[in-house]
Amino acid sequence: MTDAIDYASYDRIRPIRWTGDTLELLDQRRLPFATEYVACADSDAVAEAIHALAVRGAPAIGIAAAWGVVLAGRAIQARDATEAAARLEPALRHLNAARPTAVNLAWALARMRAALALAQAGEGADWRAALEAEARAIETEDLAANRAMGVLGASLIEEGSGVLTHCNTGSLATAGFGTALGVIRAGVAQGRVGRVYAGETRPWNQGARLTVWELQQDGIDATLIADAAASHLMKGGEVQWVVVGADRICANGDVANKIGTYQLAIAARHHGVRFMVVAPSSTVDMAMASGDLIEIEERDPGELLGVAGSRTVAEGVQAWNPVFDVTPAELIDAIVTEKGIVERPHAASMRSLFGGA
Ligand SMILES: CSC[C@@H](O)[C@@H](O)C(=O)COP(=O)(O)O
Repeated sequence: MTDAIDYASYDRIRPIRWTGDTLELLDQRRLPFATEYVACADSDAVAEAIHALAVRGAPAIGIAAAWGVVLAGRAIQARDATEAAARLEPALRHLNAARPTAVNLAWALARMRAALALAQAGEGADWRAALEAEARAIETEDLAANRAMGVLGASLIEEGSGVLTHCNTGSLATAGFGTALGVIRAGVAQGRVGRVYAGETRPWNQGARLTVWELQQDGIDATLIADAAASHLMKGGEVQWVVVGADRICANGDVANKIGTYQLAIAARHHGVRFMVVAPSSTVDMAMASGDLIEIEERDPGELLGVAGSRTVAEGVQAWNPVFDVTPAELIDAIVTEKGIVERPHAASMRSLFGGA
């Protein structure tokens, strides 16, 4: 077993590129068969790209939104940062409304507001430069957090273990390396992870279209399973850990993540498989007391009624399409963040790592 990770070798996939005057987003609706970037010239285009899932994954939508504010700043005239803050507010709200569940979006926008407030305090400060520096910092810090979490999370995994992951939590969903997929990358590099399974993640197929493609780019063998095969896989003893990301982690340790996560946690507990949630501290929302309060995004039922644009369900059938669920804290063995690990999370242990009342 080795501890060294060659991070540069995981840098192939860049979902978010700032060119200096345009934001380019790797269009995740087209992957894995087309590698095309959507060019966003204004903040409305960024909001639309977030809403339409051209860019997706909690940290990535926060980073994209931050660059959206930079673009909004270029489109307005303002004498100073105070006037800019007022004029930018509609764009900030529009970006925030693009998706409701991942707290990273609101968190990144709050950081952009705070950067403007700091520029207000500094006489003659260049507020546009301050916004750009903040967006860059949000992106850089996310990459550093992922690398730190990768090694921390992997340290919990015994040599040669099998892991099952859900959705896509890799470079595509972050500034790079990934959260749960970062743990898997680090775990494979260190010999801790011997087998990787990825669930399809119906209906949008983030696992089938994105995760196994990402791992293939790194030469990491992964086996795709139907979501419905997870319990059967666990029963056979093939996996020792389920490792997933998060869109919002509450003060009591409840976790919102991609629909299907909750049933994986239930199945894992039943089979004695451990359950790890990996997310940067930007995903922790200590102002939200419990998972019952989280707004769960519901998307177009049409996502369930067909595959790749072809209808597979009889006309007239209704569908319900919530795209996140909440896993209660008692089903979680470890929450891994760049600030440290909370084992068997509950309100007091969350408070001791993340503060709050
Ligand atoms: C590091 S990504 C963590 C989560 O955002 C991820 O697991 C997830 O649920 C993504 O949902 P998506 O709807 O694809 O944006």
